[in-house]
Amino acid sequence: MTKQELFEQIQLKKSYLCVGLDTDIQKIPEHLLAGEDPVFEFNRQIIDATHQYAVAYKPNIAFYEALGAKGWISLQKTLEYIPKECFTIADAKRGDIGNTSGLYARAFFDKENSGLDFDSVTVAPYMGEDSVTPFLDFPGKWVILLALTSNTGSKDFQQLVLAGSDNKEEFLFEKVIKKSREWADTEQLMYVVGATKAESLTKIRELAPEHFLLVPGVGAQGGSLQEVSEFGMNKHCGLLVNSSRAIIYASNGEDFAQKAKEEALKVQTEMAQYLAMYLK
Ligand SMILES: O=C(O)c1cc(=O)[nH]c(=O)n1[C@@H]1O[C@H](COP(=O)(O)O)[C@@H](O)[C@H]1O
Repeated sequence: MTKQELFEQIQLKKSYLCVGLDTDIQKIPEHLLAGEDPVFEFNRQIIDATHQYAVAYKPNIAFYEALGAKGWISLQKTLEYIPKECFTIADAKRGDIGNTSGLYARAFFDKENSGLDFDSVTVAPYMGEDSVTPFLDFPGKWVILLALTSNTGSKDFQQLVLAGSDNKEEFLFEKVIKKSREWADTEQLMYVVGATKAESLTKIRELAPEHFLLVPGVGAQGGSLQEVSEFGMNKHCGLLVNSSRAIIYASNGEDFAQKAKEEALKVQTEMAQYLAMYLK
């Protein structure tokens, strides 16, 4: 999916919501557990209930890998079920020496061999350029590079202060953005910025004015959708805001899909207001 196509979906649905499919077998409503594939059945009902209000879905791969071979089957069925107009993110946080990254890229992008055809994958920048570029060899596919993450541990490395090339101090995450901008254009590269770090968005927009940002951390982690939208939105919206637990586990009863729908609608309604206010 191109940047323009993604923006068109955002305008059409008045939403930049990404629903996180962090589907934990231990949290799935009990009445689904007797079925043949409870993880897929849960996702199917969540997707049916929320796709009017969401422009993207992000299965977090850990939740599927943890179930072994049957988890990968649930993942594949889920990916195939997501409506084609929705942007799909394999949240796998991969990255390794070049040839290994190439195999990770094939795992998520090369449908003929792996069965999976995601639009994008999250990648950790720690190993540098040659660990990231193999994902960019797939035309039309996106890398979503971790920049400033939502967790407290982001201070351990990402917020270390470096002496910048022009003798100005900069955070490591700023260096990551500056350097990686050279590897791909805004049609193939997005950055992860945690919603809990909204105060850094103005600075990040100076470094990456045109890029889309994947922003997890609203809902269960308490980030402010209003602040993210005010400081992060650009003229193509430029934001995909993820919420996982607050939507998919809004109820753990038989009404789970209905409750997920209500939560997604709430977020979308707020987003429609912010699009009217902050789209520049
Ligand atoms: O890359 C991510 O998606 C991610 C980056 C980050 O900085 N923080 C973060 O929470 N995430 C992911 O976003 C999702 C957040 O889930 P909730 O807190 O339940 O909305 C999880 O799948 C996390 O792995």
